[in-house]
Amino acid sequence: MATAFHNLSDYDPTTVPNASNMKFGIVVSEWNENITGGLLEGAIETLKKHGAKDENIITKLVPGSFELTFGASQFLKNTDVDAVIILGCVIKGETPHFDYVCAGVTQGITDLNRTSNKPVIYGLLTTNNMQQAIDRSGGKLGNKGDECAITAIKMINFFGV
Ligand SMILES: Nc1c(NC[C@H](O)[C@H](O)[C@H](O)CO)[nH]c(=O)[nH]c1=O
Ligand SMILES: CC(=O)[C@@H](O)COP(=O)(O)O
Repeated sequence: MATAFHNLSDYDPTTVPNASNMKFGIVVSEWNENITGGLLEGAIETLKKHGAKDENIITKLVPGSFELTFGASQFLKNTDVDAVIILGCVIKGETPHFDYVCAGVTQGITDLNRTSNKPVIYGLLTTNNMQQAIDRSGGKLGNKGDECAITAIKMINFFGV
């Protein structure tokens, strides 16, 4: 279902478990920080809304979305987080570079989910233009960061990781 028909921040809060005993790693890209900052704010606010403690939300920056896989991998190898959320925004330019960055991150995060026993949540915006990114990072179509926070909480609860 397209985001236009399902706001990214719409969910039934009664279906979301308490996150007070959960620990989260968030990797966020500096590229398009006007967008990724909004994604991060939404994710943290939503995690805390459902009980997550400040000290249990660890955030790390990476320069660009292509580095998100490495950041997530480091969380998985070196920390005791229960889930990792990656947040980035790739906006199409004049060359095929967009396709390669998006495909690389998607494959990298998919591989981590396949090989790790902790979920890595896919918070990558891949948009045609800046307005589409604005709309999905706290704008009229909601906030992808909110969606990722809820997904992380549910995955930890569903699989008891
Ligand atoms: N054009 C965008 C990039 N490009 C940078 C890459 O992600 C990467 O950091 C670089 O290729 C060095 O490895 N990154 C974004 O996050 N968003 C873009 O729109
Ligand atoms: C996703 C990108 O790297 C892209 O924004 C770069 O822009 P361009 O393809 O015009 O070099």
